[in-house]
Amino acid sequence: MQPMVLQDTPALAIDNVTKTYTQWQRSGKAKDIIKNMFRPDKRVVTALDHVSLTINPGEFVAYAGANGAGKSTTIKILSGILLPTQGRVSVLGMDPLRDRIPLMRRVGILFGQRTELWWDHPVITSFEWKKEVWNIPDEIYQRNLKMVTQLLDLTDILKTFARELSLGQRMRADIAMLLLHGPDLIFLDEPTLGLDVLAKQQMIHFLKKINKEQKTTVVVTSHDMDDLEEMAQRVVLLNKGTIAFDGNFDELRDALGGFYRIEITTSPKEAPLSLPGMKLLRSEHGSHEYEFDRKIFPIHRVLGNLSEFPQILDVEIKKAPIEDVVANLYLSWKDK
Ligand SMILES: Nc1ncnc2c1ncn2[C@@H]1O[C@H](COP(=O)(O)OP(=O)(O)OP(=O)(O)O)[C@@H](O)[C@H]1O
Repeated sequence: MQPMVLQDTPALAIDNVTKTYTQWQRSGKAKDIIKNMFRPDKRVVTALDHVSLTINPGEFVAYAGANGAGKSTTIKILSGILLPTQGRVSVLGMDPLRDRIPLMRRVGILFGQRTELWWDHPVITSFEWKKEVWNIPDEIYQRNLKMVTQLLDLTDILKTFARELSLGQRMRADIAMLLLHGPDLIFLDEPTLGLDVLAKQQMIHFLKKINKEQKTTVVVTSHDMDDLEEMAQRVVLLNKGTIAFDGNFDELRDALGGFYRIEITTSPKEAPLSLPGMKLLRSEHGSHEYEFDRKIFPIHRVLGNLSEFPQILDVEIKKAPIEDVVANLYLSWKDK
């Protein structure tokens, strides 16, 4: 029997989840060979530490964090590959372990750079294989195939062997395959990794489109914060297995001091200006970049100060790049 899913059921709910792993430690020394075999040291790693999180249907969420923060562990628990040590999870109102098969019919998962495509067959063969094995009704399959072929620009590669595709083409084909059964929720692990600028833009555009038009809930992990900011409305940042931030990207900037950048142009021979409350980041050929905290120095005050410098030819104010904001954040967490 299909589990019943209520209308207002969260797309996913993680309730106080902890996951620990046991790691066996073996030294590389020859004298420890016997000890390594029979009595290696044991270390318990807490990958997730009392994590609670709710994501509603239709949200596009970036799930980010430094290496080892616990992102993949979360996705593995949500997809029923791993059991939490403690706590409960529910995905589309179902238990990922107990309801694994019905759940997989409504969810799509793309794990890192791993491919689901048959290597020695044309892409379309993998798609048709999925249709048969998953028993996807012909009407749904044809509709989704048409949609992904068009939006992901697949016409030229459907008949090509998967092993002959470039990385960008393969990623497009993998994402297309993921969507053939029309999932309500997709987990994507690093979907833009290794893609060139154009392929990245296409991928981001596509994911935003299916989120908006098909109302697909999307959860993406990536180390590229710029990409995540372009895609997602909400960012959840993990630090050492706990949720350190949950909000939008502007709130994330504000949480760290509301940093903005200002680029001032003068004639090339002009020295950088001495501006109160501004940190000079670089100065070359009459272009001077400063950083300021708009919580301490509101933008109107900054602009007011600039009016005293007639040598200024042009001014541009922009938000600090989210990559830099998050790098500073990771650095501050490391020191704790
Ligand atoms: N199968 C495993 N056995 C033992 N320890 C594990 C296992 N998988 C992950 N860990 C540990 O759990 C912690 C979290 O790992 P996880 O892979 O979830 O992090 P991540 O945020 O996905 O990292 P990355 O960005 O590097 O992929 C790490 O300390 C890692 O060493």
